[in-house]
Amino acid sequence: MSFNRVEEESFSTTFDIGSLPKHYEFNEFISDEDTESDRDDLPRLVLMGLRGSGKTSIQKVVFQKMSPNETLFIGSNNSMLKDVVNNSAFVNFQICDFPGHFDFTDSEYDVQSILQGCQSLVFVIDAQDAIASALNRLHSVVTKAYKINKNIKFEVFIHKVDGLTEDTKMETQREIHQRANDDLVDSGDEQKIYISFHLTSIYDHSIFEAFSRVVQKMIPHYATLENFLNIIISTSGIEKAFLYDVKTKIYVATDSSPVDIQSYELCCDMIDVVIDLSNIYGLGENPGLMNDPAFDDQSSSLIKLNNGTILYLREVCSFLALVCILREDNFEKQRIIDYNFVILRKGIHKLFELKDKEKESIEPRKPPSYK
Ligand SMILES: Nc1nc2c(ncn2[C@@H]2O[C@H](COP(=O)(O)OP(=O)(O)OP(=O)(O)O)[C@@H](O)[C@H]2O)c(=O)[nH]1
Repeated sequence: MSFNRVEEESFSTTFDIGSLPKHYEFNEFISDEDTESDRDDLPRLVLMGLRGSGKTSIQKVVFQKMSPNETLFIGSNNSMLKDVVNNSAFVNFQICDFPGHFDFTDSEYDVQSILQGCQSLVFVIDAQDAIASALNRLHSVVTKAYKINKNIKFEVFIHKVDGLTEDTKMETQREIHQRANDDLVDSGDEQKIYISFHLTSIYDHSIFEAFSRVVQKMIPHYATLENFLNIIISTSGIEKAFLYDVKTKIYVATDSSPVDIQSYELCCDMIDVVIDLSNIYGLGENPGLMNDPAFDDQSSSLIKLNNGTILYLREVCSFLALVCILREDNFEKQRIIDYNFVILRKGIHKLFELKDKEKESIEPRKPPSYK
């Protein structure tokens, strides 16, 4: 696959901008009627933390579009909540939200089998509360989980940082990082267990940014996606490119340059604008027939900022959008960017096919269940 620069004058190809086939976008095998065991085959993400740390709120805000203020009325969980996030071939996993009082010895939960299929364990610490007991629980959780499954990726969300000043945020992160690592050193696990830390709040974009990084680690072909984006930015004069899951605003991939949270927020806001405007002006004759009619193969958008920067959005498939940030001067040859985008889209298409083939070689394809 190539992303060669094509001179505008010689460019005359008709673009093929149709949407990807449906089954590349949805997981056709998971429907409301599918059994518990079908869902249990999905990669698993586990949420743990003390009572009231914010686990359920995070899940509801990121994956169920609950507004942050509504989480005040959620109430405490007394049992494990399971949910399936099934937006696209890339954002496709099961979430297990353990109640705060959960204990590894609790026979109510089959912890062994849940953690064996777990790819990522997110431990939530309430940064506005005393952190000592949370750190004790974190240490006990990661060491026990590591004994069950050595491939789990451990992530700590230092949560509710909206209530802290910038200085306190950094200080809290440093202290939690230091003490968690000291505990691992004391138990002799520091060489084996690696924990990543993220500052989060449901009241801003930080929770989406943190979840993006968690989800990216669960995508088997992430390096290829990142490489695709590196190529398109270098051949199209783009400064930053994000591949977004439109529904959750998680970016499933970005190029390898560092992510600046303000750019991420701008691109998230752009998606909101596109969906809102499409909902008003862009619905077809039969609104409501598709899952999200506001975003389809006709969706694209261009926003010029007053500092000479352009935000450019293109649909990749029903649930994925490419959002690019570039200088206005570099947008003069828009056709080259569009051409390179079509090539990128084909590359992503091929990646979906590859993912399907890999899945089939591991297990025979089950027929989709229809009503
Ligand atoms: N200020 C602030 N409050 C938050 C944030 N996230 C969650 N909360 C609040 O924290 C409280 C507890 O949130 P829950 O989601 O119920 O906590 P939980 O960890 O699921 O609690 P258990 O079900 O008891 O284990 C709620 O009142 C939320 O509104 C945040 O980022 N900032």
